[in-house]
Amino acid sequence: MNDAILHTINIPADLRKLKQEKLPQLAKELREYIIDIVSTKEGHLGASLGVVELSIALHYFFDTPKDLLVWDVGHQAYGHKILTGRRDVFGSNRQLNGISGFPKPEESIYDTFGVGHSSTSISAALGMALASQLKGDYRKNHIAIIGDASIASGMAFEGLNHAGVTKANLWIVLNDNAIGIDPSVGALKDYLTKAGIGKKPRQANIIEALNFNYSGPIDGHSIDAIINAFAELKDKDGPKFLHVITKKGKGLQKAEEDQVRYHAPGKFDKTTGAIIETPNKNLPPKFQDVFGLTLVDLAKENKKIIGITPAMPTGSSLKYMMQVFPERALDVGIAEQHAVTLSAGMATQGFKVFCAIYSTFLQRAYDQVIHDVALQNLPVVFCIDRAGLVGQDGATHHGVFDIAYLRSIPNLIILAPSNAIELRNALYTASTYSNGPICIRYPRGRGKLLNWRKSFEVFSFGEAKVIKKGTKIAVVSVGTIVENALEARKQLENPSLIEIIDMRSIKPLDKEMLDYVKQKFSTVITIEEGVIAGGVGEAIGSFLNSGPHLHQIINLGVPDAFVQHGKVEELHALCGISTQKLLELFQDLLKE
Ligand SMILES: Cc1ncc(C[n+]2csc(CCOP(=O)(O)OP(=O)(O)O)c2C)c(N)n1
Ligand SMILES: CC(=O)[C@@H](O)[C@H](O)COP(=O)(O)O
Ligand SMILES: [Mg+2]
Repeated sequence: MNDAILHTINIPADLRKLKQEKLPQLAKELREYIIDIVSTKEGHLGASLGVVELSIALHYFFDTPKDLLVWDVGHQAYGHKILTGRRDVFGSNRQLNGISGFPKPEESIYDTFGVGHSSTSISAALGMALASQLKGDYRKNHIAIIGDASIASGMAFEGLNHAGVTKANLWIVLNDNAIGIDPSVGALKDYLTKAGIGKKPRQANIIEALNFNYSGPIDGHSIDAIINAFAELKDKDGPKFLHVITKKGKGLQKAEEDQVRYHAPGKFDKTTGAIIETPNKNLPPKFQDVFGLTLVDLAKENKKIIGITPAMPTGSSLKYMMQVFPERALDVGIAEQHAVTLSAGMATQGFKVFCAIYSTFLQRAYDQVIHDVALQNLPVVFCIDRAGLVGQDGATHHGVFDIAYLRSIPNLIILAPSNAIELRNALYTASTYSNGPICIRYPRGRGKLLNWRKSFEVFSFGEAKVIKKGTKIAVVSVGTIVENALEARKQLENPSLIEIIDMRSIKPLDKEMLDYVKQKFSTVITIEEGVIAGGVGEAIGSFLNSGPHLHQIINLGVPDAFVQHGKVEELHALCGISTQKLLELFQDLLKE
């Protein structure tokens, strides 16, 4: 194609040399390129398709990288990446050693801030803008690009509140597509929905009330409209706010029609958009579905059961309970802190709340877990999803800190079921327990058991189980990672040399079992899918080595470094906890 443009854009300065009338064609090529690559390499699709025009307009109007763009979450920044020197490596997106699926300053000078968790862009861009002022630079522009679901989060409101009393050269571009991963929720969403393109909401404009120069709503798929709006706002003093309306999935019909499914659809046919389904449908269930469907079973028997998710009803599978008991299953939006304290409030009134939060996002609500739940010993159940290495989302999303950060909190019971039946029983037992908070951690994806929906059994807290007897080395494993240890043991010439213990309960620890291990073995390997520093392996190690006889303790888990993106199995190998790495370790130790 002689007139093709995209291949000529190596940096945004190339883009700025184009005539403005050429930009729609560039948008078409950029959209096709994103579809082409994501259809086979996978990743976040709908959000990036929705901001193709906005990405071009931003780099066309602003003098990047001198002007600073801060993308909120960053899952929508594929167009930005492609326009900023990463077109030819975009095929390595989210692959091991490839580029990250999110903006990352180590990767490019155009990525001004590391992102992945939502709602940080306003604070970060304001920080940059105030820093520029202090340096005497009043011309530099600092632009936060934030979605309608992300702006409803507490942190974004904190940033808006502060920005409104500054004269910072801060721009906020609200990319309003009326959906997050799932449909947006809350009163702010209602307010924004009333503001169609060209219409002003009937109520007072809350953004203007916070001292912003407000413009919009405008059509976010018209590059001309965006550039004109930028030009009109440019000379206004103080913080500026542009409200653009876009369609998630724009340009791929199926993605426009099913925006939830096409947030991150996996592989699909790039021409028709049809998702390429796994041929073998008879797979073990995802742990998320075990959680979601079990909760429905429990909620049918107990009217006091409530489910809460901060913005992840589909991802966490709380959607099942939302379908059956809409009034008892709540999506509160991107509001992890609120979700935890809301759960605490309901618990004070005798409700049994199951608060489903990804491990990585629970980091946001650490104080609420301590101050609002644990300190008051309220019987909230934290269903800690995506615990462990999550794969291609990478360092921002791995759920590897929860064991370390929760273990030290008094009153918490922390369970790590090692399979779907154990998870189901842990949920059941938690539903019958009212003496305090319980955390149940489980990973992203599927286990190994097909037949899991059995009658409930009690999951005893603080009870470990020997699952394979052995004579020389004890492997004390926490959670579903035990599958790798079992497989490695199976591949040994003499498996009976390795004993495998499923710890099941991180807090309390089974001291009787640990005493047994202490007496029987001198070499002990601990395995957990979490950071070693502060992890349960360290606690087991200090217990075992508390007497006169010193044990050889090998603590395996996530080392003291942020783990990059890649397939989960690849990352397990990097951390030394894949089947193959465990096999090699067993063989080496047995040689000694
Ligand atoms: C703190 C936090 N909670 C939850 C998420 C998961 N998450 C990623 S994108 C997203 C929705 C964002 O919606 P919006 O801001 O409207 O952007 P859009 O996808 O529509 O472009 C959510 C909930 C996250 N990244 N960070
Ligand atoms: C960008 C973001 O934070 C989410 O889209 C996240 O990638 C979801 O992860 P899961 O695919 O594990 O639900
Ligand atoms: Mg949105």
